[in-house]
Amino acid sequence: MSTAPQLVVHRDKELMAQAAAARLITKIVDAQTSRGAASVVLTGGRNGNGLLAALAAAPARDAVDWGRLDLWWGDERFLPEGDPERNVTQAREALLDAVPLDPKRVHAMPASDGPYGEDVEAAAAAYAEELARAAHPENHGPVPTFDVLMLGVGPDTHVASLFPELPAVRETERTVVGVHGAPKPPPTRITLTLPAIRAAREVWLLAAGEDKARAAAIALSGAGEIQAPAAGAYGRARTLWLLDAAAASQLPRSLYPPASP
Ligand SMILES: O=C(O)[C@H](O)[C@@H](O)[C@H](O)[C@H](O)COP(=O)(O)O
Repeated sequence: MSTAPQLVVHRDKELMAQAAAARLITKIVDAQTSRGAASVVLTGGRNGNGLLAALAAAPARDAVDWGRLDLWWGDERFLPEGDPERNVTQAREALLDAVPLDPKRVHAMPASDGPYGEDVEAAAAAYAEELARAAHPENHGPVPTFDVLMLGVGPDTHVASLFPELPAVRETERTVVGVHGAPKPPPTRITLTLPAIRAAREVWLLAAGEDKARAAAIALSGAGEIQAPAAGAYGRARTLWLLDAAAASQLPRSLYPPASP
């Protein structure tokens, strides 16, 4: 059952990143208070890394008990360990190296020079197994119930490494798959699938900048998930679009949240 998307529109991408970071701090603290730990899925890209940088600078940053936070990734560029283009490398630079995380709870996706070599399918299967090991009976499925799963939205409406019309967005069984021929470089990637994304309590889609306006309008106006993967990204309890005014500029007025200017 999909949850209808809620929209919050902020003045600009800097404010969107800061507000989203504050929202994430509160969500993590609430989860840690009520369940003893929190589980968050990170996204790559400018908006995702902008949120992490804003979180690193947030006054309330250390309200989070960093040692009781599990971090996963929605996708990863299949490159050698330490490559500056890997999402985990950029996340470390933006935030992770500045906070006292438990390394055992930072679940990076395999690199192309790791134990599976260049076999991206084997690497994807290994990450699916890691997710399954972290799942518990109450999670009702092969992945943990993520408190928040964040997704940057591409100009073509892709999320994670689920690109329009490519095989990965059509996957209905596996939770993690390899991607070949991605239109956004690098071409080889690992990605969560829509069934894995939909296991999250909350899915937050980040869209800031004029280049996201068409994608947001398409995804929020009833497009199908194969043609517009962002349209198929929703959480069990909440689906939240966090936009700036530029990315919201092509939305039908009926979708524009009343509180926004
Ligand atoms: O590996 C990646 O590139 C990201 O995971 C990808 O899904 C990203 O979130 C979108 O392409 C938006 O990227 P921007 O925020 O840079 O536009």
